[in-house]
Amino acid sequence: MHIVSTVKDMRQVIREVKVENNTLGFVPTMGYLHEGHLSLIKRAKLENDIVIVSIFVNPTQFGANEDYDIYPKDFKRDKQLAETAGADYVFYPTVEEMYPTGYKTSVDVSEITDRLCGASRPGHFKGVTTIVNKLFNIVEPNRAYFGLKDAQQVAVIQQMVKDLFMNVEVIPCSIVRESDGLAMSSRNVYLTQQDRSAALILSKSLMKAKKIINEGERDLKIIRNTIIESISKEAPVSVEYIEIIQFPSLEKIDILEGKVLIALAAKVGRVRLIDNVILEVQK
Ligand SMILES: Nc1ncnc2c1ncn2[C@@H]1O[C@H](COP(=O)(O)OP(=O)(O)OP(=O)(O)O)[C@@H](O)[C@H]1O
Ligand SMILES: CC(C)(CO)[C@@H](O)C(=O)[O-]
Ligand code: BAL
Repeated sequence: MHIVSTVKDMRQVIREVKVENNTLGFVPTMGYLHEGHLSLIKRAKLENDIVIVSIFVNPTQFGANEDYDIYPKDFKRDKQLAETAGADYVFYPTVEEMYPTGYKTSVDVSEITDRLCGASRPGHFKGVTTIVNKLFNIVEPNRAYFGLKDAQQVAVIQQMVKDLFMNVEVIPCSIVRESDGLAMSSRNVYLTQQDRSAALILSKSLMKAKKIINEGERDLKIIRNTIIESISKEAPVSVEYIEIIQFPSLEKIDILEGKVLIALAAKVGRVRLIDNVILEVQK
């Protein structure tokens, strides 16, 4: 596995691997890899000749009071994990490389970025779509793999790819969970032991909602309240949002039907976590 840190060198690699008509699978990450990331890399390896993983903590998607400065990092460990999972190249640029002095261009998807995480993290998705666009322009992948843990991110990137006629297939990948149900996240490392136990209520409440829907419940208020009630019993968890919406349009719904996303964000102690389930609901 090779580490590449400049745009120029990455482009040279892409030119070389494309000569032989290899297909390219791309997995963008912010590093501190876990089984969630590795599942994306493994899938990319199964479906493509060459797999490129990027590791870049993108400053423009963090708000001023967020955790950019303390975001967990362990490049040595990431390298080993990425290689074992099947990565051929890791693109590991500096902030200066991705945002050279004087850059002026951003990419912004409207409307669907105003809700859910976009409402609580203003400017977040503009940072995400800008960096993903830059990365796509450098790597020129055939397929790009994104986790459904960030379901809104998947919807936003699909919209960007469609609107800008980008020549890449976005592949949404299932959420990988710890054995007790907690969605894997690099930020789980911030949780104290007590908060780690409390955080379990997020996946548990989503599973409870899924269960009552499977048993026939269709009242959106009842479903939402079921989630809120179970979470509110669990200190120190405070809900930021719970949304039941259509996926991937992220449109509001009055009737529970079709592909439905139940997404939530919550603070567990000082750590902000997200989780969701996507259900296919018959009326
Ligand atoms: N548990 C998971 N299952 C599947 N994919 C995941 C999981 N966690 C992250 N991913 C995906 O990995 C890619 C890189 O995500 P990122 O590096 O931000 O990791 P993360 O664990 O989501 O970090 P954080 O939760 O701190 O934002 C994204 O497409 C994300 O959706
Ligand atoms: C897609 C991404 C790598 C862009 O920085 C990031 O938002 C993430 O890790 O999900
Ligand atoms: N996985 C989303 C990256 C972020 O929280 O900024």
